[in-house]
Amino acid sequence: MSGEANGRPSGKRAQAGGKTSHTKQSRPSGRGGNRGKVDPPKRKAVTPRELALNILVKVADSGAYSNIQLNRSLQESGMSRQDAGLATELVYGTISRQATLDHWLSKFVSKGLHKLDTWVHQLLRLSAYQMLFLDRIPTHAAVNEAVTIAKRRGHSGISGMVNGVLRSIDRGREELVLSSIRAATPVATLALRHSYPEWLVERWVAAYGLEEAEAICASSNEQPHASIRVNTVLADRNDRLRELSDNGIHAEPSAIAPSGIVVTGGGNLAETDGFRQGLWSLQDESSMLVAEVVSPKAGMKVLDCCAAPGGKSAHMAELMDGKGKVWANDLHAHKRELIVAQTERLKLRNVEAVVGDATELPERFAPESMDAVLLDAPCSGFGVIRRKPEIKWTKTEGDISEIAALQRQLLHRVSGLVRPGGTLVYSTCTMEREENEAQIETFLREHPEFSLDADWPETVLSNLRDAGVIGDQFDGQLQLLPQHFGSDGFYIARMVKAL
Ligand SMILES: C[S@@+](CC[C@H](N)C(=O)[O-])C[C@H]1O[C@@H](n2cnc3c(N)ncnc32)[C@H](O)[C@@H]1O
Repeated sequence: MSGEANGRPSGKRAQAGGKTSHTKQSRPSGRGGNRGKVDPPKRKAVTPRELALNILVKVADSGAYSNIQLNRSLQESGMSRQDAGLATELVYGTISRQATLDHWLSKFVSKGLHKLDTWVHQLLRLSAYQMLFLDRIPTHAAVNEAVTIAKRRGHSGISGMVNGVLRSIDRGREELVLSSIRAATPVATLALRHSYPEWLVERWVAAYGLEEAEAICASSNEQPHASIRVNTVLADRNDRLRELSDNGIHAEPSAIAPSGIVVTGGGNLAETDGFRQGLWSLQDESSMLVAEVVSPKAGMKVLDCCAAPGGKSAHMAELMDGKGKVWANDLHAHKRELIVAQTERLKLRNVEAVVGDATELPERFAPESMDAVLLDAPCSGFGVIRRKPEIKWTKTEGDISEIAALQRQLLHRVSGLVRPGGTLVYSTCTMEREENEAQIETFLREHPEFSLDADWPETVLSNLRDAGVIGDQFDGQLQLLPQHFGSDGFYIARMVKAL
């Protein structure tokens, strides 16, 4: 996964029983017609809650991706920025918190949640989410609109039931707090409190211990912050920082990525001149570290094996000052367009987008012909749960083993393309040891010509040291957890091939 930042509103999500949300109450967009004229009947503007409900039902029924559905629906709706912010918060928050919400809802739905129609179940979750996790949404607003929607979609029995359940939740809210949730085991308690499948929490506890696992869970429920990567071929980070501030946008240099800027309150950053002119790209800060760790130099030959949508290929081409060559390969032909669009926007002429299975790259390129090879592998993606919360519920343990087997094959195949003395960087946006440290351990055992390389750029190492994320024992591999910097969970290993 790319770790590209999306346009979600920034800020912390509230915790039930300790609210800190910044979300404001929404109003229907209220676009009226011209009175006096006979206009064709207009479609009633969709409200943020209706839009959110439609998306939740689609995600639940057909496994649609929430971020893709949301972007599409928001574009079609023409909603105000504030309403779009609310709809976005409702979709991501409701999906993310669904296990906790169901735990509480099940106390009040006597016939059992599993017997409800999908839309009724999602409507209850959506409404309970507003009541128990968001500030500034008055209970009557959440309940009244839920009842109105239920009346429109169902019969009076359903709207009465929705009303009754939500009123009970309101009356019982003192007890519906995360800290009072207790289950049979510490893992089960964490899973229910933070709303994750138990098997996943169990893996994190085994890998990182109870405390770190809880921090992963809590931090992955937060809203991601927006960050941009300055295109250093065309622009300077300090100039961009000044320009953003002059436009009233809060902007700070990234604490980890040398060309990154963390932006708050910038609206849809993809709809700005700076983006269109290629002065910067939207990218998560952890994801920005990957190309920095490859550290390609002008004139080098670099292969990005799994490249779409092209964020890291473009970043490497920028670090090479547009000189040398980056081959950006991806399995899917339709994704080639994304890479091309990105490099054209950034005015980078040293990237060639190619299509193919990375396991077949040794048939396309000569052995040992690359100065650097990046394998930003397909992975389970748990480092980006904040951007795609449904993966909590759709991924299985079997998926992890399956993807780890593919990663192992990919690593083996592409490693032969690295020249002696050249660099191989492997990265994923997940925290699973099986896909990360264990994967690299196996690779190094099977490929003794490679070794881990701790010689990372000092600009990156000093930031990681200052934050206490790495110590004196740094060996060339890094597991960034979402709680470290509030950026995506990422694993990066840099290896060098013996001369
Ligand atoms: C983690 S994403 C890459 C993100 C990209 N590096 C970026 O920063 O924008 C993984 C990519 O691997 C591609 N992929 C999956 N299996 C592949 C294979 N066998 N060969 C090549 N690409 C593959 C997917 O299409 C997906 O675009």
